[in-house]
Amino acid sequence: MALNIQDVTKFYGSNKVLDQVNLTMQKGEFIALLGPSGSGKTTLLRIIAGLQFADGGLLSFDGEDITGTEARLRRFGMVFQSYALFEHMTVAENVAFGLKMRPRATRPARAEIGSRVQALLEMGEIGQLADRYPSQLSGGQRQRVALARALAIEPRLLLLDEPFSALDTKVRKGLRGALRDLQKRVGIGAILVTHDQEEAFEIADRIAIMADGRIEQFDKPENILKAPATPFVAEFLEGLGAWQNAGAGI
Ligand SMILES: Nc1ncnc2c1ncn2[C@@H]1O[C@H](COP(=O)(O)OP(=O)(O)OP(=O)(O)O)[C@@H](O)[C@H]1O
Repeated sequence: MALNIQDVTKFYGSNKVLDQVNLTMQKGEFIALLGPSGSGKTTLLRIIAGLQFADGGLLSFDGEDITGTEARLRRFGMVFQSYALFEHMTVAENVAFGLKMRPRATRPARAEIGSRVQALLEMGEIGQLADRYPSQLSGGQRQRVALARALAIEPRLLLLDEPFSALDTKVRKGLRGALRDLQKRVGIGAILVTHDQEEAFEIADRIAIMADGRIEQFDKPENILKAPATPFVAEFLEGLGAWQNAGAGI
């Protein structure tokens, strides 16, 4: 088991935004956190990232307790909706950044960094953009760079918070496939926050459907569709039928 979340609870003031959340993730799995606005998806992802800390509960990764571990020591890669690339650095320099910042003892040699960056850019189908600056890229290309940059440090887990939501539908669909391919090829686990049902059902091995700080159901997409665990899940997924009937499939 890669990640184990046990009874995680989080308050903002007197507002309980996560209520004893439990979730376990296998190695290499792709999990989506899906739910309406305010259901606690981002808060849960930030706690997994170590950018925020839970008020109760435990987190472990590969058997190691990481509940109190600070973000940079977790070695998780992150991609956000408005992922700020360094505007004064080229694409290749952006992707190399995390490796160059490593302490000398663990920093790969310059040539090794160069070949690793190029390989990641090729994998993300942006090899030809290596020398461009972020201002010369489309939104979709920027997110591909952000993804390559997150993967460059060889993260133990990839965390994505609505990475495609600012992009138009066509670009978003293309990127979904690219993300899924890249994640499986690199072989690391990923957790994606989204409020887009279609996105979650297309991309994830398992989906955690959240409402009011709780996980209502955590299962494979087909099982959720076959047997919604609660009235909330059934109602929440009503809109998905039309999409499936339109032949999108899962
Ligand atoms: N820094 C904060 N201070 C106080 N309340 C917060 C803070 N961040 C989030 N909240 C509240 O916590 C709850 C969960 O928010 P969160 O951002 O995790 O939800 P979400 O499911 O990711 O929503 P969205 O899809 O809109 O991003 C919401 O009620 C939100 O208003």
